[in-house]
Amino acid sequence: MLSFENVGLRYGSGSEILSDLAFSITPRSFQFLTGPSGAGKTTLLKLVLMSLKPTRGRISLFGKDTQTLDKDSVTDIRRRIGVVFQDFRLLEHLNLYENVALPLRVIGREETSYRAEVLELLRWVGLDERIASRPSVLSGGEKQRAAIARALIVRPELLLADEPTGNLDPTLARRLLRLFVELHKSGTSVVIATHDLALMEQYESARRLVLADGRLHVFE
Ligand SMILES: Nc1ncnc2c1ncn2[C@@H]1O[C@H](COP(=O)(O)OP(=O)(O)OP(=O)(O)O)[C@@H](O)[C@H]1O
Repeated sequence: MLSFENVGLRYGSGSEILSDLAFSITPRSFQFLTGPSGAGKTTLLKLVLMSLKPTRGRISLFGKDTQTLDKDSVTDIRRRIGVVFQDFRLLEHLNLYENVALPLRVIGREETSYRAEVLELLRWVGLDERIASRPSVLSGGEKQRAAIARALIVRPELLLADEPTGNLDPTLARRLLRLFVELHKSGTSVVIATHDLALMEQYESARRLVLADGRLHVFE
């Protein structure tokens, strides 16, 4: 569903941050993307999301070469990907229910057709008591779970999460990992960018994509 062939990326006229990346992500797979701070994890996720273009090489998503996509196809492909950003990106003027429902509103779904789905997902991430709260009154962990629910509401085929357990206590981090594993078992491919070693140790059989010095090493 995703493949990189000899991908390189530099910002402006600087040196290459990522060099000769070559890897694939298959349907129903689970992987950690790891490496030291500044290694390029977020940059790699941005390449997948097509918010950055590779300086060289080829990226294919769902069988399409991302370089040749028109605007509508980019939008269609992005809809198949759920993203949990490091800074959550919840909208402050909307309550939790409205934040999670937003991606469905954007694609023109009627509220009656999705209300139950949104409530069910909020229950799944343990936020059913907070549906009327605004993001500003939530804890970091609650915001993180809300961001996950919003990423999942469109039933993505691929979920990308950037440091989803950053700033969480170990118990909550474990709980979140269980949510991701459950999601993976239900058929979604999951990529979790993290440098949380303790988190990765909880799921030792997961594939690891390790970025170091601009190169990617894959451990199956
Ligand atoms: N817009 C940008 N312009 C120039 N350099 C950038 C830009 N964004 C990131 N970088 C540089 O690219 C490198 C990789 O950054 P990136 O954020 O992808 O790393 P990361 O592995 O996600 O780090 P962290 O774990 O700290 O979030 C860093 O050296 C960073 O300073």
